[in-house]
Amino acid sequence: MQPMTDSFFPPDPVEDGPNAASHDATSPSFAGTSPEGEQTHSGFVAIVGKPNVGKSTLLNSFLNTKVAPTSPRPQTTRRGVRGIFTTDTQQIVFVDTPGLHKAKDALGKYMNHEVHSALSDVDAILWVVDLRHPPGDEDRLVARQIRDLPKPLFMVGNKLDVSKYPDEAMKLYRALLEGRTAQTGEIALSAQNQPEAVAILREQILEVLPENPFFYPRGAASDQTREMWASEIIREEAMKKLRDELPYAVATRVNRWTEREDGLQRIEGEIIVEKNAHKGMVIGAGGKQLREIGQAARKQLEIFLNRKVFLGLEVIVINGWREDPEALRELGYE
Ligand SMILES: Nc1nc2c(ncn2[C@@H]2O[C@H](COP(=O)(O)OP(=O)(O)OP(=O)(O)O)[C@@H](O)[C@H]2O)c(=O)[nH]1
Repeated sequence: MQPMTDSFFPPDPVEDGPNAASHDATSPSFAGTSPEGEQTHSGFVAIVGKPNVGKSTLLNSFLNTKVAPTSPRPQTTRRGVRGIFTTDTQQIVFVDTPGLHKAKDALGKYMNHEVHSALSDVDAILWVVDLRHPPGDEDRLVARQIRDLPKPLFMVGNKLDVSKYPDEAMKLYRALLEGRTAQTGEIALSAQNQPEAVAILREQILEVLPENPFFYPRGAASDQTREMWASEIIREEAMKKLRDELPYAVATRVNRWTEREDGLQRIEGEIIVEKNAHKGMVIGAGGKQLREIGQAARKQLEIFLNRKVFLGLEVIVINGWREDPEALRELGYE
């Protein structure tokens, strides 16, 4: 994967301007032609599926950089992160969605709501399934949501590299779409290990884009601010290292980002826990665990920013934040 270019992060959104990037055909957006005068095609494509099937890995692979956090733990994705792929005349705005699941708290409800709102407002859908296993209840839940939507749908059988019976699994997933009449395609691949197959799928998606002006400037790869992006990298590392319920009980936030003259990026972030008792568990004996989370996150930030990074991390408590609408809003889950 490649480091980001300077234009990776979008400029500050301009109300009603091109960077407002609302999915509204009447928004001014960008001229509907390329610099050579050719008609442009662009559209929003939702990546949906149950937790942990590889949606964010697929998004990062489409863009060949790191837009969204990934981890072996289910429910790593919490927001509908957008990742943008642009050619001379085409633009795909991928919307990575949280894994659809049975919500247990206000955060879970917010995550499922992100999936539903993404589905209502896109031009095509990628349904990612895990070919290592036959469909389960959560896959059936997703299939019911998408089967009758009159938009092009691609079923993506993922983790082909580690699947024993991919053809049989594909058949079982296909059966969940029985009765569907709108355009449907399918592909089996490994989002993690087969960039060529991912590029083929991307080509197929480009072919179904409607005529539209671009929604984002050329060169932008994500709709996130750099602070949001960095806080997701920190959360990814926290989720990988923490145990039991704790990965789901943390949120992260970046409060300050300054650049020194020599190029060093000074980033100050917080790991938020929901009880006092969790604070020590995140910090670990002698601060060891927090140090490890910080080191792993800093390494990733340095790779993708291609710059030296100083990362300062603090652990703070916001009591019961997962059930508190105001705290959820404050943490960007709204
Ligand atoms: N072997 C293998 N592992 C994969 C592949 N794609 C993704 N993974 C792994 O599967 C795990 C989950 O991947 P994610 O991309 O975070 O999955 P997700 O669907 O976005 O997960 P949620 O955040 O729960 O919605 C990670 O450990 C990935 O490394 C693949 O093609 N092959």
